Amino acid sequence: MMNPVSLVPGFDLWPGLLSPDAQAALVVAVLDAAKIAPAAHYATPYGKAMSVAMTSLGPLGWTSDAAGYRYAERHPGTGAPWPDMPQALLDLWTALGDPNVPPDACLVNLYGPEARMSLHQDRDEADPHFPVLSISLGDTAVFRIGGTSRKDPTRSVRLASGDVCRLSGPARLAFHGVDRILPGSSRLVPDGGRINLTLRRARPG
Ligand SMILES: O=C(O)CCC(=O)C(=O)O
Ligand SMILES: [Fe+2]
Repeated sequence: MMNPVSLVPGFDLWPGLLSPDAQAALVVAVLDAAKIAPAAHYATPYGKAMSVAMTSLGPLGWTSDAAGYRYAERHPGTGAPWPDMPQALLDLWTALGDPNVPPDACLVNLYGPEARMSLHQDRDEADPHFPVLSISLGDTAVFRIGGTSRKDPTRSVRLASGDVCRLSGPARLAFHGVDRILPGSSRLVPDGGRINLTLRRARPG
């Protein structure tokens, strides 16, 4: 495994870690899963629909509605369990996430040309000792990462297809978001756009 670029302490980036074949296989797996577990623009607790369409893989899926953010065992629309996580994702977590405790949630974020994600912390997981591993597929994202206070200075970094990054340790609760994507920067996703996968451990290990 090559050494990551550490942009801020605890935020590590492996540019181009996934081969083109591995990227293509993940896109197929995700788009197949989305046929069973359709992606939706969840409502925030404040009542606004998110511009990113989301679904999940694995035992738990992250969802949001008027009642708040949470992890759920079933798709909010179909009531069915979430599709399984592909083995390649479990293997990546073993290598870069935690070798002993498997991930129990993979959030799938689907970005169209106008989608963005405002600055936030990932804090719906029980134990922030576990990292969040993020995989970028398709169009490049202009990603922003700051510190653990919303007022901390931020840095902008482009996440391209095949890049893997990790929020752990001092950056596990860092504010981050996606300012915009660069439409047409990749031809990986058949209908265009960007797919981001985040592997997480939501329940205690
Ligand atoms: O799309 C990304 O790169 C970031 C996604 C993210 O921050 C999240 O799903 O919590
Ligand atoms: Fe996040």
